[in-house]
Amino acid sequence: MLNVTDLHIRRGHTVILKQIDWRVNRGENWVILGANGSGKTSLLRALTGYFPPTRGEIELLGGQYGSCDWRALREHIGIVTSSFTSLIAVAEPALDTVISGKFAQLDLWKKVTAAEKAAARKLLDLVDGGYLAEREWQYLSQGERQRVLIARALMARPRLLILDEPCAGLDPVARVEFLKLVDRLARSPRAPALVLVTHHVEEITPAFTHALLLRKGEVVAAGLRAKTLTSQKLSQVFAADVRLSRGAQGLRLSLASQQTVVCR
Ligand SMILES: Nc1ncnc2c1ncn2[C@@H]1O[C@H](COP(=O)(O)OP(=O)(O)OP(=O)(O)O)[C@@H](O)[C@H]1O
Repeated sequence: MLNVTDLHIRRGHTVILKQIDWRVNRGENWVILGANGSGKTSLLRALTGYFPPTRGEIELLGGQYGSCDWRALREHIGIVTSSFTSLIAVAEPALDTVISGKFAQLDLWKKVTAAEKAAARKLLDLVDGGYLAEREWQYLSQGERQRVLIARALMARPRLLILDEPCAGLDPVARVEFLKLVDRLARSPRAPALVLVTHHVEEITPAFTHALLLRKGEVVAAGLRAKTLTSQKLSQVFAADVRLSRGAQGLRLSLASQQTVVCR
């Protein structure tokens, strides 16, 4: 689905991404994990065509950046990011926000068909947000906004869905509920491949089969979660002696001194 080869991004003297090799195959869900400033956002921007590479290649669904219409390719990528939240009209009902995802536009002005409305309602139901259809954006809680944004991204039937730190700002219960939703989504028929960007191992639910670990713009490890999510590799990622434990509650990271790591 996605093939990133020898990707370098440099601006002036600053090396932002260096020699990134990353391949996402159908049926895989990836987490991108890295400390602040490790290059996660830059990589996402490169994937969506907003950060032209200095060197290397990005191939998405058989089309290659630079040699085909990248805007058409980008339509296959859905993205849920908090940077949208300030761009949505405050009085827009959630249903319209979802429908606008079909047209990759932020302010819905087009006449909407009954079929589009029905599809948007179905997606709101899928994210447990059916009750939000008529509610204005300005009144939605952070957790509700994230769910509406997922439904919005799904409206365009993306092949790849990027969740960029979707749990930032969620309370612990809302976070657990949101992660359950992501897991459910991953198992739904014709689900897009998921890419979760996070600093927190607790957010890596069983749906995520693979991990890409970044540090200072370079790949520390990429591959199956069992091989990449290890104490040794995560110590490299966070430049600290950390221990990864696996329990009934999922993954947990702590400093070797037993203090829980707070990354942000
Ligand atoms: N256009 C640019 N010019 C110069 N430096 C840049 C540019 N864009 C990003 N950087 C730098 O590249 C590094 C990686 O930034 P990026 O935002 O990708 O990190 P990140 O992993 O997403 O961080 P965070 O977790 O804090 O969001 C940072 O040091 C940043 O200042």
